Amino acid sequence: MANDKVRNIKIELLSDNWYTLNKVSFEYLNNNGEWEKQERESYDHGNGAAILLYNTKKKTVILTKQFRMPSYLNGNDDGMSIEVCAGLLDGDSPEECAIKEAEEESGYRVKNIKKVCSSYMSPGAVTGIVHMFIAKYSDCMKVSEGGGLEEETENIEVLELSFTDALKMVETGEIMDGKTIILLQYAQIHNLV
Ligand SMILES: Nc1nc2c(ncn2[C@@H]2O[C@H](COP(=O)(O)OP(=O)(O)O[C@H]3O[C@H](CO)[C@@H](O)[C@H](O)[C@@H]3O)[C@@H](O)[C@H]2O)c(=O)[nH]1
Ligand SMILES: [Mg+2]
Repeated sequence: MANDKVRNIKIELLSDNWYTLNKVSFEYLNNNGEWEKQERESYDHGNGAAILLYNTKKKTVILTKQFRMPSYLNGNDDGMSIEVCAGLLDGDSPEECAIKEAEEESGYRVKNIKKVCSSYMSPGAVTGIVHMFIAKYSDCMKVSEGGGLEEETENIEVLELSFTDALKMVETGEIMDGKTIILLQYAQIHNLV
């Protein structure tokens, strides 16, 4: 960390029940040249990886559908969220994680994956970076039913959607997950599907 406009950073743990919520107190050199005291809460649930699987012949993509409590608390009527395969790194590299999550959640074992970008998805409140990837899939790469890990009670439904329908669902608001929108639009911009 190197920023000569920030000093006296103090971190107080508010919760480590599952992931970590900290209260960070610090001084910031404002635009008037004065050091002002600030406080920000910062939620750390680690970095993650996300991957869009696409098929150029069938013109389809593989997405998942799962219940997301925080979205349910904020206007998502049934709490169900349509997303690309994704998960937290848990000590793996972003590439390893993307490949692992693709198989656990969708049942497809992909090999050649391509990095798209990395993104802070909510940098004012959440520390995590999501590393984003794409990979081609075909029917012969299916090795299981997917659905996520039983012990993590993920209850994931696997969707194979036409690419056109998936893009429409971004417009209608049926898809509202940021990483999913970024990857679908990346595929659209680059005419991948
Ligand atoms: N008991 C408990 N379990 C939790 C909690 N939070 C997460 N879990 C468990 O941890 C699992 C994490 O699954 P992953 O597949 O690794 O992550 P994800 O939830 O799909 O994705 C997360 O990371 C993505 C990339 O950073 C994010 O985009 C996504 O919103 C989410 O935070 C969840 O399925 C759930 O079982 C919690 O507060 N309590
Ligand atoms: Mg997941």
